[in-house]
Amino acid sequence: MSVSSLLSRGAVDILEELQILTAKTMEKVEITKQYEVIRELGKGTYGRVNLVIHKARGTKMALKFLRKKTTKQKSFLQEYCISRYLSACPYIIGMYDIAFETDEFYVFAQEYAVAGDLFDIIPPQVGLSEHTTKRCIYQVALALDYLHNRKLVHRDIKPENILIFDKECRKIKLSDFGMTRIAGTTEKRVSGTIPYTAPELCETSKHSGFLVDYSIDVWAFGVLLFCMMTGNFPWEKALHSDSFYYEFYQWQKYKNANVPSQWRRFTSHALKMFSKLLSIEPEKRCSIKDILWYFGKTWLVTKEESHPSEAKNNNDVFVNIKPQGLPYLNGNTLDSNKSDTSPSLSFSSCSSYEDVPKESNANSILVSAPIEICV
Ligand SMILES: Nc1ncnc2c1ncn2[C@@H]1O[C@H](COP(=O)(O)OP(=O)(O)OP(=O)(O)O)[C@@H](O)[C@H]1O
Repeated sequence: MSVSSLLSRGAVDILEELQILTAKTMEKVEITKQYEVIRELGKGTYGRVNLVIHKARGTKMALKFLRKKTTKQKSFLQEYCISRYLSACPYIIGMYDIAFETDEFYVFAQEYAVAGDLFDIIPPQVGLSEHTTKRCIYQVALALDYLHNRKLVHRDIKPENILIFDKECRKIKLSDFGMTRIAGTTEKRVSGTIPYTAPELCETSKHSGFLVDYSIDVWAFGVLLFCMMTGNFPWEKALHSDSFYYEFYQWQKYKNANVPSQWRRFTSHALKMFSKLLSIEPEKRCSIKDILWYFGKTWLVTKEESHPSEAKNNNDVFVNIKPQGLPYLNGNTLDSNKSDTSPSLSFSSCSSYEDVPKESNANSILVSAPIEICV
C-alpha cells in the first residue's frame, strides 16, 4: 500500500498503518557497505545525525541514528512515520523511504539541510534582522499550521529543530518529530524545562499526565520569535521564580504596568502579537494562523537598516541565548524522552510573507526613549 493511498484516511489510522508496514520491512544494514560517512551534522539526546553519501545512488543524505539502548523500536517507528507523513509539506524536512537497523542503532534517512540549523545563525544578544526573521518565521508558521491541521502537536519547537538551506533563511524546514503527538492525547510530563516550555507545563510535576494541545507549540513559537529578534531568551523558565518571566507575567496580567525593558524594542503591533502567542492562559492563546496578519506590520521600533549593529549590550543583564554551559544547548533538552476544521493555508498563493498585503505602519511606535536591549 502506498503512502499516498493512506493519506485520505484519518491521521491516527495512517500513522498506525505506516508503522506496521515499516516494522515488517526493516532490515539490518551494515552502514559502511551502503553509505560513505562524510561527517557528523549534529547530536541530540538520543543519538546523532550524520551526513552520508548513498553509495548506489550517489545521493547526499542525513542519517539519523537513535541508540537502541535508549530508544524503543516503537518510538523510532513513530518518529520515522510521523516525519514521512508530514514530509509532503514544503516547510517540513523531506524524507527518504529508508529505515533500517544496525546492532546498536535504529536509523532513518532525511533530506540534507546544507546550511545547518537556525540556532547557528542567530547572532547572540543581537538577533536577526526583522526581514530575515519574518521570512523564516513565516515558513515555520506554515509548517506548524500544516501539523496542527492534521491534529499533530510538535512539542519541541526551538531553533535547533529548524533546518536551513541558506543563511538568509529563504528556504527553511521544520524537523525532529521525536516528541510529536496527536492532539488531545494524554502524555506523561517527562521532558525537561527549557525556555520554550509553556508555563502550564513548567508547573506540572514530573511524570504527571497532561493533555497534548496546540497551545504548547504556539507558546514555543512566541519564545522562538523573541529569540530570533533579540538573540536572547525572554526568560530561562516560565516560572514565577524567574524574575524575567515574573515581570512579563505582571505586565500581561495588569495591562497598565510598565513594559519590561527587553520588550520595549517592539512596536505596539508586535507586542499585541506576542500577547496572543504568549497568553499565560493556554485556552486564550491564539492559533498560529491568527498571527499571519501581523506580517504586514513593522515589528521593531528601530529602523531595520540600523539593526543589528546598533545593539548595545556590553554590561547589561539578560538571558543569553548562547551562554556557556547551560544544559539546554546543542539541541538537548534537559532530560527529554522521547477536529481542526479550519481551512489550511494555501502554500501556492501564500508562499512568502512578502505576499501579505502591507498596511500603514503609523501608530506602531510604542516608546520614544532609547531602546535598551537588556534589563
Ligand atoms: N537533515 C538534516 N540536515 C542537516 N543537519 C541536520 C539534519 N537533521 C539534524 N541535523 C542537525 O543535527 C542536530 C540534531 O538533530 P535532531 O534534532 O534531529 O536530533 P535529536 O536527537 O532529536 O535532538 P533533540 O535532543 O533535540 O531531540 C540538529 O539540531 C541539526 O543541527
